[in-house]
Amino acid sequence: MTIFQFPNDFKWGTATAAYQIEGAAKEGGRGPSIWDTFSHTPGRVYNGDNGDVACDSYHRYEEDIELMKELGINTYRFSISWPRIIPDGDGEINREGLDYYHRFVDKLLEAGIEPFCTLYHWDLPQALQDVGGWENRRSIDAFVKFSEVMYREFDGKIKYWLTFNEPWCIAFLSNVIGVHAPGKQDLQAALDVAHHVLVAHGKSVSKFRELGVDGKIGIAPNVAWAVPYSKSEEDKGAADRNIQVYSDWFLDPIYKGSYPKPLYDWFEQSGHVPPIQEGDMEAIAQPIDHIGINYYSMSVNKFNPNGGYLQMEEVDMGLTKTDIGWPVESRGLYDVIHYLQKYGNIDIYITENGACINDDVVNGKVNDTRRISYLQQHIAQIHRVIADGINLKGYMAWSLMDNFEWAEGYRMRFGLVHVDYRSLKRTPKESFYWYQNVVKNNWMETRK
Ligand SMILES: CCOCCOc1ccc(-c2cn(C[C@@H]3NC[C@@H](O)[C@H]3O)nn2)cc1
Repeated sequence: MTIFQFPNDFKWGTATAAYQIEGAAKEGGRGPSIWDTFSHTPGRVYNGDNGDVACDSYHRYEEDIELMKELGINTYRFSISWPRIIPDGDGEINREGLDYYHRFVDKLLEAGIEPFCTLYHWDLPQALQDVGGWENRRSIDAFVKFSEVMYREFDGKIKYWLTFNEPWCIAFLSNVIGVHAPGKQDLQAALDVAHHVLVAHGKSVSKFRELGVDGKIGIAPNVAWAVPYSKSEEDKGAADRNIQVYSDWFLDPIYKGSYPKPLYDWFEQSGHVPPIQEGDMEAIAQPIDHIGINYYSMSVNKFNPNGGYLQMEEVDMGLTKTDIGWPVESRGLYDVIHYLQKYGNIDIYITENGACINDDVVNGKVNDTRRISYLQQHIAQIHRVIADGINLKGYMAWSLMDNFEWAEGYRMRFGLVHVDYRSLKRTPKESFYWYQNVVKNNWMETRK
C-alpha cells in the first residue's frame, strides 16, 4: 500500500460554473447571455439541451452546500453570471443579482468553505455580443466595470479570484473550431478575442490592485499536453503548437509581456496577427498571484496540412478513454505543470480535473469506479509535483455535480454527485465517498 500525504494547508475542493448549474435563466433580473442564445439555436447543442433550468442551483444552492459540507471540502470554485450583475453588459447594475451571490457566499462562509470565484466562465451578456462581443474593444471596459462591481461588493468575503476561465476555449474553441458560443470559424476573430480578453484580464487585475482588495487574483488557462507522434520536425512542431496555443499564447503576454514568437509567426504566415494597440502589452503584463490549471487529458500529435488552424491531428494510440472520448493519461498533468515552471515557481491550483463517466443510478447507487481510478491516478501526479518542490496549492475536482456540459448538453456527466434532470434529485456517487475520504485524511492510499 502507498500513502500520499498532502501539506496541511492544501486546498481540497470542487468546481462548477454559473451557466452549467444555476438555471433560473430569466429570474432575478438576469439578462440573456451568449450561451442562452447559442443553446437555443437548433443544432448547436446535443438534443437541444440548454441552461434554462440546469441543476436549478439558483434555488437549490443551500442543498448543494450541504453536499459540500458532507464531502468535507474546504474550497469551492464557482463562477459569477455577468448577466445577473449587469444584464446588458455595461449598463445598470442589478441589485437582485448581487444579493443572490451575497446569500450564496455567506452560506459558503458559514459552512467554513473558502469561496474561489471565477468572474468569467463564458456567459458574456448577449447585448455585448450584439455589438461584436470580445471582438469589440468595448467588452474590455465592460468587463473591467463588471469586475470592479464584484471587487467592491465582495472584498472581505471572497479572497481567491480568477478573471477568466479557459481563454483558449473563449478564443479558439468558440471562434475557430466553432463548437462553443458564439460559434464562429474565423482565425482573425479568435486572435482578436484572445487579445481583448488578455487586455481585459490585465486591466481588471490593475483595478483589483488599485482598490486594494484583500485577496489574490489570477487566471485559469486550460492546458494541453502533447507529444509528437514521431521524431520528425514536422510532428514536433505540431505538438509544440498544440501546447503553446492553450498556455503560452496567454501566459507569455502575462508573464513576459509578449506573444510566443513561434506561434505568433505561425499565425502571421497566414496573414493573421493580434490587434495590438499602444499600451496593450503593458496593460496585460500585470503581476498575478496564482494560476488555475484545468487538465483533462493529453494527446499524441502528428503534422497534417489539412489539420485545421494548427495543421495538427491527434493520433488515437488506443489508450483507455472516458465517455466523452478523451484518453486517460495522467502523466500529462505532471509534465505540463513542470513545463509551466518556465514562468517561475508560481502558485498553482488545479482548478479543474475530472472524468466524464456516464454511469447511472442503479438501486440508489452510482458505482463509478472508473472515475475513482481516474481521480486516483491524477491526484498521485499532484503528489509527485508537490514532492518536486512545486507550489501546487490545491485541487478542485470537476465537478461537484453533473451539469450542462456545453455543446454536449446533459448527456456527458462529470459530477461526483449524480443529477436526475427530471426530478433534480442529487445522488452522491461512489467517487463522492472516495474523494470524501481523501479530503478527510488529507492523504490518499493506493493498494500497491
Ligand atoms: C470537432 C472538434 O471538437 C473539438 C472539441 O474541443 C473541445 C475541447 C475542449 C473541451 C473542454 C471541455 N471541458 C470541460 C469544461 N471545462 C470548463 C468547464 O466548464 C467544463 O465543463 N474542458 N475542455 C470541449 C471541446
